Amino acid sequence: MGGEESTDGDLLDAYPFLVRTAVVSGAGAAEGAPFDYTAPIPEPGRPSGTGRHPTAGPATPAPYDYAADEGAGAGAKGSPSGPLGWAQARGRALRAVVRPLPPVRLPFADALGAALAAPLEALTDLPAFDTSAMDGWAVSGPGPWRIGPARPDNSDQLLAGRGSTVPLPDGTAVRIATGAQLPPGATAVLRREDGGVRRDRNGAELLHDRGGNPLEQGRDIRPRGQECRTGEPLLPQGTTVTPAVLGLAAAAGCDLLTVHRRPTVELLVLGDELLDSGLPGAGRTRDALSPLLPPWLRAHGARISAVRRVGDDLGLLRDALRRSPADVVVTTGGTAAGPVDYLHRALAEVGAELLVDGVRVRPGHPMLLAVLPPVEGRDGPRHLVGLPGNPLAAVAGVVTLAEPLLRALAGFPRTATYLVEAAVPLPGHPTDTRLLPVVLPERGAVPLAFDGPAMLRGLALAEGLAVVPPGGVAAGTRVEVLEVPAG
Ligand SMILES: Nc1nc2c(c(=O)[nH]1)N[C@H]1C(S)=C(S)[C@@H](COP(=O)(O)OP(=O)(O)OC[C@H]3O[C@@H](n4cnc5c(N)ncnc54)[C@H](O)[C@@H]3O)O[C@H]1N2
Ligand code: MOO
Repeated sequence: MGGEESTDGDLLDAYPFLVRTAVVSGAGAAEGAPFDYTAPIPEPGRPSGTGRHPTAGPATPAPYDYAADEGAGAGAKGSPSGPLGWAQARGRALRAVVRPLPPVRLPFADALGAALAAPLEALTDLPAFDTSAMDGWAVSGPGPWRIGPARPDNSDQLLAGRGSTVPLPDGTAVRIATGAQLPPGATAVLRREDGGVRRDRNGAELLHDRGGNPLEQGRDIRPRGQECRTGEPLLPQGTTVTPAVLGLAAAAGCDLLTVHRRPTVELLVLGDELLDSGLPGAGRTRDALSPLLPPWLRAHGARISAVRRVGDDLGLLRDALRRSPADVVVTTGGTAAGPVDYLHRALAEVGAELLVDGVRVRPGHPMLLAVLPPVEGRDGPRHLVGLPGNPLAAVAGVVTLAEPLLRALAGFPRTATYLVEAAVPLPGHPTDTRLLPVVLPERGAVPLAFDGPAMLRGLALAEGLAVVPPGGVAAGTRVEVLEVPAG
């Protein structure tokens, strides 16, 4: 993230309206008008630090401690006493999971993206045999070396994939390819470009070392077990199975991987006004969340079992919640108190237990987390994450509640925290945490415009979401930045 030579500077210079104009002065305020959660509207032209935007705030915010103050702000079962703080809500989502989902043994393609449920152990020494690291000759003892006579097992040329148990006598050499198993008695490999072959007067081939340095014992040999020994742990439990992990597991002799089962997620997209394709208009809005959420949730370990649109109907929603076989049901919309916002009622009617009912975060404050009652024929708890309908607010719900919950179920370690300096003052909400789409050029986090709860334009360009504590922070303050998945 950030740090390296990037094009962000050029991009922001070319399109200044992309930068949040309340923070970075410049032209384009109209197009880039920032979403302002707070009353006094900033007055243009006033120097910074005079009330134009909040610059106060701790010099370095304390890292969020998700384990902190559990219990505060929550009441009895099914009735959290009010919105939780942002870090507290994340902690609640994390601890909603008692243990990760059970281990399964899966072939490589199915294990990709899951977390190892046990350390990955080598089933072999690696390399499994002494191997030539170069094309050339395997030699025995000091040179020059005689090539031949013919070897009894026809191993006059040792190619990769072919071993030989015929020892190489002292003072002799045999051609060898990179990756081939060395014959017993070989003491080094002479590279092809360093070898000169001449015939002696009896017609026998003699190999000379024309390389600059003396050929010391072991040169260009990869000894058996150089990388690992049989039974050695290669990767700890909890490691994400990446393409590189698949390669290592294959090299180490594995055919199946022991990983935590990934949580299944059923995504229920609520809203009669939503369109699946074509142009919005006449009161209809394109559904932006069906394309956005599945890959985002997958990046945190989810397996999307279904994406379904549910009309604004209490009965339909209640039945969908009752029956879903998924480990986690994610809903979008219907969290607020509008005339067709049925989520709370549906949850009450199915007997769900609310763990989080509102979070002091902007956008996204009506987000919620609940435990759904068991479904017949299915073991294990079911959870529900209720995301607000406004798209950026829904993303705030993902990073606050869905991500810790899914990662805990999938057996991943906690999300890594990045602390990045604010390049400019980052505006905050007076009392709530604020999640702000930012780019991360070398100079630090720069907030993007078009950051309103119903907008995705800032997020689509963002390299992260800055976690801005209440009141905002001054330039130079280090803030936590959450990753925005790339794919
Ligand atoms: N009286 C109040 N009204 C609202 C409050 C409040 O505190 N008091 N909070 C506002 C905030 S903040 C949010 S966020 C929303 C949350 O609303 P819901 O979760 O009930 O969502 P909906 O009402 O269903 O939709 C809100 C908005 O988002 C659009 N939407 C919904 N789904 C999608 C989708 N898949 N793709 C694109 N856009 C979507 C929907 O059309 C609405 O425009 O409530 C505020 N109101
Ligand atoms: O907080 Mo709402 O969740 O701003 O869009």
